[in-house]
Amino acid sequence: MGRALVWDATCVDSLAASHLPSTSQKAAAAAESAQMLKRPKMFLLRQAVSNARQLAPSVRAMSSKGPLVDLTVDNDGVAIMTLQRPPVNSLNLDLLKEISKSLDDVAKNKSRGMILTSSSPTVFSAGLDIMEMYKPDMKRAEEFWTTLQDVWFKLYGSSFATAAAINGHAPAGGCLLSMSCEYRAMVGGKFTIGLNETALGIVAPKWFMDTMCRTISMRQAELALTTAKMFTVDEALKCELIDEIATDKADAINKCKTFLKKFEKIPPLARAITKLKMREEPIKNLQTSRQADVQEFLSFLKNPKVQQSLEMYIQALKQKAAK
Ligand SMILES: CC/C=C\C/C=C\C/C=C\C/C=C/C(=O)SCCNC(=O)CCNC(=O)[C@H](O)C(C)(C)COP(=O)(O)OP(=O)(O)OC[C@H]1O[C@@H](n2cnc3c(N)ncnc32)[C@H](O)[C@@H]1OP(=O)(O)O
Repeated sequence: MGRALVWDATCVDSLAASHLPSTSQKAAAAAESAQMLKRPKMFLLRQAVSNARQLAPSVRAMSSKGPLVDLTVDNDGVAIMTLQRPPVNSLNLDLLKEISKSLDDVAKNKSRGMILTSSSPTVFSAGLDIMEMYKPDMKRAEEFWTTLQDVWFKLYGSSFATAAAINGHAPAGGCLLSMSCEYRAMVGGKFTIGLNETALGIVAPKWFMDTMCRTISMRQAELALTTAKMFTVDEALKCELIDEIATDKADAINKCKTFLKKFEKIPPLARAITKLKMREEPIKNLQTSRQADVQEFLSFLKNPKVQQSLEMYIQALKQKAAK
């Protein structure tokens, strides 16, 4: 059977004034940037093709069990992605790679939606693994940051619907993962959630900030980011950082499922394009500044003051854990 092919070629003028700064730093930078800019268009094309093949009814069984991420599909066709890197699901390179691959699997599988949760009874995710940033090997640090960017692109810009069942603390990168989903149900109790980077002497990247500004009000986000605010569950609900409070993990997952069910009667293509258009701006911003963002991260890591702050933070964490 013949298959329709769509050709979409782009020729970049790598010596154009707008490309010169990046081209002079890195070979093929202009082509790379053109490729990134084309992604949203390609996404829409892929969606259109999927729709033509009547995307919704063909949910395949999926079960992928890496050591760090468990991915299963329940009877309703909802993918449940469970982070399982004890003790606190800190996001190191290996875990990020598995999340990235699992997101690809969910996209391929055409699930009804995906729920992100954790196997820990008290921690959703402790955020980025600080040990990846403390006295790092620069090559690995670059791969680490690029993989984190990939995870955000795939989660924040996913065509499938997403919800987070936050069953424990969600600081920094943990908060980012949950905010990248479309809906959040958090288990009530003593847990906290927020972007606390300034407390570590580091600055949340712009795309972390953008994600927060699109979840809570700009005013609340500025206050929270500058003061490293960790919200209690009640505070998080009040400022709409989360959508619902759950009694336990099962309840959080049920609440996420109820959210995903809302899309049963909505044509998937219309839903996906609407989501992408709403999220287009921060995605494009990072696509265009992706290399600069990596370089900024690496130069942050080389800064002795940042290393000193990280060292003190690690010591404080270890002292607390030892008590
Ligand atoms: C400008 C643009 C470009 C670049 C900017 C540059 C830099 C910005 C870069 C990145 C942004 C950063 C994002 C982040 O996500 S940073 C991580 C922030 N996370 C935290 O602050 C959380 C710290 N952890 C906790 O608060 C608690 O552990 C937690 C509440 C999650 C759980 O408490 P619990 O009592 O259950 O466990 P603990 O006893 O505290 O911990 C057990 C064990 O785990 C270790 N641990 C905890 N968190 C981390 C972590 N994030 N990374 C690595 N290790 C972690 C902790 O030390 C204990 O270890 P051990 O003593 O060996 O048992």
